Amino acid sequence: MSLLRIATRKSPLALWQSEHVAARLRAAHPGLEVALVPMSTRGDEVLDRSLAAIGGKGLFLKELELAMQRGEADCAVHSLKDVPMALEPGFALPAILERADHADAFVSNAHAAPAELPQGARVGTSSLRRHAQLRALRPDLRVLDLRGNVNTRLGKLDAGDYDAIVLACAGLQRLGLAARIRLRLDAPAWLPAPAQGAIAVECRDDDAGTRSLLAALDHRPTRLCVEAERAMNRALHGSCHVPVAALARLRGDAIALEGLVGSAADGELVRAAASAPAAERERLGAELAAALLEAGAGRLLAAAGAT
Ligand SMILES: NCc1[nH]cc(CCC(=O)O)c1CC(=O)O
Repeated sequence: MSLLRIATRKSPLALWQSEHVAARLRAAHPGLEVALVPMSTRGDEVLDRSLAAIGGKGLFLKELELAMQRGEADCAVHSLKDVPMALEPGFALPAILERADHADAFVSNAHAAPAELPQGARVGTSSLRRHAQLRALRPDLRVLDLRGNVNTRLGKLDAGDYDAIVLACAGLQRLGLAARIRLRLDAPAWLPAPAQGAIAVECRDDDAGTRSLLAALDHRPTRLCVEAERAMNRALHGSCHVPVAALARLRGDAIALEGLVGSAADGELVRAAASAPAAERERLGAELAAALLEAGAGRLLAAAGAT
């Protein structure tokens, strides 16, 4: 009997996602033993500081990648939206699992929707993308920084620090907190982060055995969509620090891709949409990025410090 070790962060969401992948692997490969290797990452240790200031979300991956390089783990589970557009050389993502809910969630104890918030209400998020879309909907809102894992964020809402917060539906649903969702913020009015709701499993490029075990979990329709979204983001020099949103949907053999770039400063949004055969998803993503730049996104990205 062989053993597969999954390096994982220790947040409740990361542990849920790693347990989920472990269960899927055991089901796909009877007789395979799967164990979690929980680790602290620098990204977790500095959650109270600006991630942009200390090197970005890649920090969440780094320690897990080092563990794989040292031979202490075989693979690592990530929320794909937190995975940098350019993967570290020597690593691969052989499994992208079927996407869960891609939408954002409006969560509030007193208010059912953004439109029902009082003038000047305090809304918590630390995402520039959510900030820009909130300001576009309601320029009067006061958007305040909100960090920490999902339970910490809900705790701050419940403590009265905010009138409402916005976070991912998928994270809430995975933690059994779907009842907290007052409204799904969804396309076409509201777009998620590229690859939001999709879980990816990373391993060493040269580890053929692990790659083939992981490949059994790959969901082709999800992969086609998130690759289009990430191609758009990559062409915009996207990272998590720029207000970029994208959503691709498969319609038969074609992908319909919607994208936007926003300004957290004034809520200006630039939008574009296009379709292409799924086989041309990389080109579709690049072309949508070009269309967004053509429509004025470059100025918004430069203002957000992306270039
Ligand atoms: N930014 C952190 C993060 N990374 C992935 C998720 C949710 C799960 C997912 O999108 O797959 C979250 C929480 C959130 O944005 O509210």
